[in-house]
Amino acid sequence: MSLVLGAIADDFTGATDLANNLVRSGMRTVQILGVPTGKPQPEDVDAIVVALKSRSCPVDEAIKDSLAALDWLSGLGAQQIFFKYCSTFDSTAEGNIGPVADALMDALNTRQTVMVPAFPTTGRTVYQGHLFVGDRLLNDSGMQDHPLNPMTDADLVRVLGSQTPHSVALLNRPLLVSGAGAAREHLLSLADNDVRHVICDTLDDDDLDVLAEACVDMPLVTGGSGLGQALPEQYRRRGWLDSVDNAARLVPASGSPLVLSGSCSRATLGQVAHFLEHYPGIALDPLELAAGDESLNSVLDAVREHRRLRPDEPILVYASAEPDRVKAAQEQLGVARAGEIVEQALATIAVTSVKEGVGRLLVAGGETSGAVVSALELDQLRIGPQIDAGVPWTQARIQTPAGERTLSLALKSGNFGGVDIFTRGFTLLGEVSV
Ligand SMILES: Nc1ncnc2c1ncn2[C@@H]1O[C@H](COP(=O)(O)OP(=O)(O)OP(=O)(O)O)[C@@H](O)[C@H]1O
Ligand SMILES: O=C(O)[C@@H](O)C(=O)CO
Repeated sequence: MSLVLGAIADDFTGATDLANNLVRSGMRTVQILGVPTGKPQPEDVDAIVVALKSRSCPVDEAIKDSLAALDWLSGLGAQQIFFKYCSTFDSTAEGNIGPVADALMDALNTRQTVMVPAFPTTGRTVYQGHLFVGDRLLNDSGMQDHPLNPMTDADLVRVLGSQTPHSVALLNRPLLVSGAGAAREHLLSLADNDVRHVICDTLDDDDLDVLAEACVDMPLVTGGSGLGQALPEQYRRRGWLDSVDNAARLVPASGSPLVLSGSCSRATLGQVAHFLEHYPGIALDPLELAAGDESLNSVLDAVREHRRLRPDEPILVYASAEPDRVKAAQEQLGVARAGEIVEQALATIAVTSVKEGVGRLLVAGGETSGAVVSALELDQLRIGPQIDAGVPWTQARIQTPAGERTLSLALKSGNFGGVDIFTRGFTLLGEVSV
């Protein structure tokens, strides 16, 4: 069968999250890392997720990269395109969600798309257009302190309205409970009134199923990975997709375990604290890193020493810090430079450590993962078994001076994962049968 779904994700962990849900719903899925022009076409896949780093970059760059990805996916015959952004609608006043969605719609010559950020399994729901994380509104969930894109408004119709010149409206829960037919009719009547973007309420998985049925024929859908969990069933009903037994495939790598964290989310801070109760960790200080190479070199030495003494025991290197410490670093270095310095340091530690024998790597944070994966020059990831909702182990091929080998890699979104994910992830990998 030809490619069913082509997805464009605005960050690396988000791409993995979507790929994970597609695999769990029976689609053989590959994640392509970066703008795909010139990259080899994966074989035997139902879905391809292109992971971009377009969430926090300038709008023009986000549009250019997204259109290049669209071009490539359309060339492979993708029947539907999915623009994946964060389940917490991470974006700045300029975008990039609105502008990228508009550019993709223009290129696909379509007049309407849905916006379905919700991922109920992880507590992200939308009611009357307002995004909740668990029982808190988005702007009271910790996301208001995000280092790069603080989210200070939970009203998504208003948030998106400031990112696009086109009309934005709501498909609300009372309509969803009337079923896919009613939802589709509402979408059509909105389209007739030139409403381009429709924010969709979603409280649970049943709502996702209704939405998937209502939008399966749209050339473009947008949202979080929740919608990705529901769409494959619709593709099967249309006869676009065969049933496969086990879409997750992975050969676990050997080599030492390492955790790198650049995420400062509440969930990650809890996971860092939990890890440090069991295993050693090294904290990165952006100000020391900015002062010269000495601090990075001493971290690399400490990681080497740990691996020499306890090659099978994980160690954590983290810049993750409470909001006041992040703010202090940002005031001295600037927001973008503080972020870049940390990302570059973690990327260098990843490259050096993998070259020297790390084979199992868990990275926390979307931007951080983007920096690490780019520095490792990885092309594609095969999606394997899930550790926690939204976080699968993946398998990559890497080139080292000693030849090609396998790397087991997990990319964890800032807010995802149980408190023990940094330790349990490696236990689970040890149990995967080849
Ligand atoms: N101590 C720190 N001071 C300043 N900036 C930091 C610090 N620690 C991390 N950062 C930066 O904060 C940003 C965190 O973004 P990242 O996307 O990696 O995590 P996240 O937003 O929690 O994850 P996700 O996007 O998956 O939700 C990165 O650019 C990182 O370099
Ligand atoms: O949707 C989510 O929450 C994640 O996949 C993500 O995009 C975090 O960066």
